[in-house]
Amino acid sequence: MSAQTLDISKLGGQGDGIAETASGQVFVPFTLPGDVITAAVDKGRGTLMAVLTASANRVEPPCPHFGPDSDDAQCGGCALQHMADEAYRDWKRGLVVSALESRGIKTEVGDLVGGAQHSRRRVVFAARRTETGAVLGFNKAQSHQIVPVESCVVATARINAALPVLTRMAAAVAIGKEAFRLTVVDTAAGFDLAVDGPFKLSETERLRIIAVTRKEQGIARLSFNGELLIEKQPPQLTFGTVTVNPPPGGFVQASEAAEAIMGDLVTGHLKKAKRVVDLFSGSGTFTLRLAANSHVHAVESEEAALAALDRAARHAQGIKPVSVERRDLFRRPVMFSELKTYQGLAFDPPRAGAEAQAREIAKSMVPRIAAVSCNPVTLARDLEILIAGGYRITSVTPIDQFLWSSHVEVVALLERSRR
Ligand SMILES: C[S@@+](CC[C@H](N)C(=O)[O-])C[C@H]1O[C@@H](n2cnc3c(N)ncnc32)[C@H](O)[C@@H]1O
Repeated sequence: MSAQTLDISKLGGQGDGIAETASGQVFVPFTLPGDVITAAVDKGRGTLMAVLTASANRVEPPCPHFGPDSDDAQCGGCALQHMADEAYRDWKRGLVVSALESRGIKTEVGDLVGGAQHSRRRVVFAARRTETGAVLGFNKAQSHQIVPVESCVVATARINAALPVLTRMAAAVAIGKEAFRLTVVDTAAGFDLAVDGPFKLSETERLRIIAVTRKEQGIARLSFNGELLIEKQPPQLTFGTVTVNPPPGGFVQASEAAEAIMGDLVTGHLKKAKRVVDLFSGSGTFTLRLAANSHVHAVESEEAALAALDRAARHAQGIKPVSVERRDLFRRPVMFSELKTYQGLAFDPPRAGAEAQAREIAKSMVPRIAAVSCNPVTLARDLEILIAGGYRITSVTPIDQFLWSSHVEVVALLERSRR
């Protein structure tokens, strides 16, 4: 470990400042291009000690838990609160531009849209039992230490107001010494809580946790390592005009506002299609919006998500028919010959992307494609495959679903230009 004076010249993909030195690059969290700093350096990583000259883009972070100057230990939930908004938005858009360029894709990339404070409705907290109850917060950057938070500028106001309740719930479920995750989804019917941890529940513990949950206000459901413990109200999400009761621990887009932007882009692009196929559909975020205009076939590997989607579609009024199919799209992508009957296709895979599926789409004649992704690197790979098959990108929109983190959501729209 040595103290060094460093000039930060750029930001890395995780949002750390980078200094070029004679012995290689040094990554320093909480710094910005234009900063001159001192840092304690060890094996290419630096801990910020002092900012000697501040970057013109350095601003006061809005959250008291952020950054190395915080009185509390620093929360690792956000990486870039100390950056002026315009520079931050340019940097995030740049992540998408460089991912596309690395695949030789030259196309216009729109401005970053969305990203308001207090818009995050799905939050994954870290928690651990303490002598007096539980600590609920986020891991310190690069550490297992949990930093307790009294407020979070990213999470919805309802989640902020419920932090005391959520901390009590964390204490109720913390049966071992180990840390665990508490995922909170803020739904119209109350909070959907999912605990993931290295514990096994005894029958007595199960009954005690259920009794505690019954007494707490605002909690719709609690599941424990995938097992439903109690459902006081079915949690509710609305996709377009249709209300869905998502399964415990099922995938939910992190921000409702970002989801609405994605939904508008996808439905706007595919609205003239009589028949649409929605691949990696989850419980119907896009399917149920698309069904306002089109017959939709939804394909997904999670049975519970599909069952929720199917139930919602059957009870919905005023939408076109929806069919569902359980299928592992990595091992058994929908073949190009099966895509003949569709005029529109949406796909929204997990971070690994949809390489095998993209190869089949590339051979198809589906006129319009909407590609949604939370990982620009795998999206760029999949788009390269579609372009080689004769598709043309008509727009790329980066969306700030994960405010002040290094993650970015993208919607790319394509049309078939040749065969
Ligand atoms: C990013 S989520 C998108 C879900 C949905 N489109 C939404 O917006 O809520 C990815 C979805 O892909 C599903 N999935 C993951 N691996 C899969 C696979 N091999 N085959 C089919 N679906 C898969 C997950 O269950 C999840 O629902």
